[in-house]
Amino acid sequence: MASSDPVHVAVGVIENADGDIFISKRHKDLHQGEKWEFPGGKVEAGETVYDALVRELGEECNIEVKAASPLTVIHHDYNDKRVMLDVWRVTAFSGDVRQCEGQEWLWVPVYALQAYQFPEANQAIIDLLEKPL
Ligand SMILES: Nc1nc2c([nH]c(=O)n2[C@@H]2O[C@H](COP(=O)(O)OP(=O)(O)OP(=O)(O)O)[C@@H](O)[C@H]2O)c(=O)[nH]1
Ligand SMILES: [Mg+2]
Repeated sequence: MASSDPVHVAVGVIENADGDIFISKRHKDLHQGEKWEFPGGKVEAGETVYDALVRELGEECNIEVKAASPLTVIHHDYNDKRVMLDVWRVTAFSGDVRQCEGQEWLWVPVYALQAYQFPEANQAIIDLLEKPL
């Protein structure tokens, strides 16, 4: 892939009734392995970002997204890879959230997110979540 083509990624911020956020730990063999992440994955050819969000959150955390609103878009260069994170806040879903792919997972209050190690690009997401709405 040309260095000018960032990987487009749909990322979901899922909140439970207590206001805690769902995070899971990336497999050690993956890019940015062993860091915590918000669920999501690459937007495939012919898919909208919203389609990708619904598909990835279905596959990774067992929910059917019913509604979501765009939170932010983050461009980041990891040197070995450039990403464009399209971050959405999931506002309605059905199903019980859990991690379906064997990754460690947790619900974390927003104020505690800083204590977990995320990929560098995620700092901007955490900063936004910490701001009052
Ligand atoms: N899902 C997810 N990916 C993130 C986050 N932050 C971040 O930099 N990324 C980067 O976005 C890229 C794509 O994510 P991914 O590995 O989940 O993609 P995917 O589910 O389609 O996996 P695969 O195609 O490798 O099986 C990775 O390079 C990853 O490091 C995040 O919070 N969540
Ligand atoms: Mg993924």
